[in-house]
Amino acid sequence: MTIALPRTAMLGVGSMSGSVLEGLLAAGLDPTTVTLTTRSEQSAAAWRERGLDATATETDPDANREAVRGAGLVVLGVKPYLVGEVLDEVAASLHPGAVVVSVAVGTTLASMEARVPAGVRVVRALPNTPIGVGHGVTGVSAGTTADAEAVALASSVFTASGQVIEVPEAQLDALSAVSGSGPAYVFLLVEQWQQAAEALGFTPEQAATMVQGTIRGAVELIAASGLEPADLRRAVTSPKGTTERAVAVLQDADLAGTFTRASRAAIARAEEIAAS
Ligand SMILES: NC(=O)C1=CN([C@@H]2O[C@H](COP(=O)(O)OP(=O)(O)OC[C@H]3O[C@@H](n4cnc5c(N)ncnc54)[C@H](O)[C@@H]3O)[C@@H](O)[C@H]2O)C=CC1
Ligand SMILES: O=C(O)[C@@H]1CCC=N1
Repeated sequence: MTIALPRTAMLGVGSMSGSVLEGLLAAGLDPTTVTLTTRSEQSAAAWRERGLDATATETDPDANREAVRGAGLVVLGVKPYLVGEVLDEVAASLHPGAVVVSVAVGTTLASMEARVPAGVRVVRALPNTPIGVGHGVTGVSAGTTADAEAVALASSVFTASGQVIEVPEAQLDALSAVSGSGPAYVFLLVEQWQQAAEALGFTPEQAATMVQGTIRGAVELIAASGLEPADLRRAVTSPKGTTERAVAVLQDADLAGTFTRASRAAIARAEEIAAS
């Protein structure tokens, strides 16, 4: 699949929107479509080496304003506390009718809409970093003035390298607590499970092969078989066999309850950020 976008400004290309950009480039986006900014000159130089038009705000205070001039699509990838400041900085330079997409958690559509000129359409998106390798999951919520065309354009940034779920803004913090933060939960699981394998006497390389290969294989099996995870689990769990004993220990840990508490903690933090 090849993606085409209008002239696009990406402001604050760090970990998250860097992954979005990687996904777009892997999906065949013409790199000359994008003008991007970072704070540090070192990061901007690294993108320039790859043929992108990148400027740093630490060396060019006008970098963000210059980037949005004439852009039909503006993607904000800065930290939540900087979204308002960056929008205030670029508001007068935004192209009328531009679509502004923020990937920040806890920064409401209302707070962004209040800062942009009439006619500029705002969309929130909550992607996750696997988008950089073509396997993102992104939640999208439309602002009050974002029409179907704006939502389709914003969504196309994320469907280029993953799946998009459109939800009302009221559900976006919860979506972020599942799939936005989710890669961190999986990486933690990998870390801890590999430690456990090493404690059984395996080398770090052997532990990584066993754990990461098993996770990849199991996820592929869910997709390829079309079966429910519980059915696939039962197929591994021989009655009176070894897995049964191990699964009983894991079920004692109340994983569902733990995930619910973890998600609620992330949602509470998103609400704190929104209120700050
Ligand atoms: N990291 C993740 O997995 C996810 C992050 N997000 C959201 O993405 C946003 C960014 O998070 P990360 O990428 O993790 O942070 P980050 O710190 O890696 O990226 C932020 C980027 O903004 C740049 N920046 C700072 N001030 C700037 C300015 N005034 N103008 C232009 N660029 C500026 C920084 O140089 C950096 O490159 C946050 O709002 C976060 O809520 C959303 C979903 C997942
Ligand atoms: O940790 C954070 O605040 C961001 C939002 C979701 C994933 N990372």
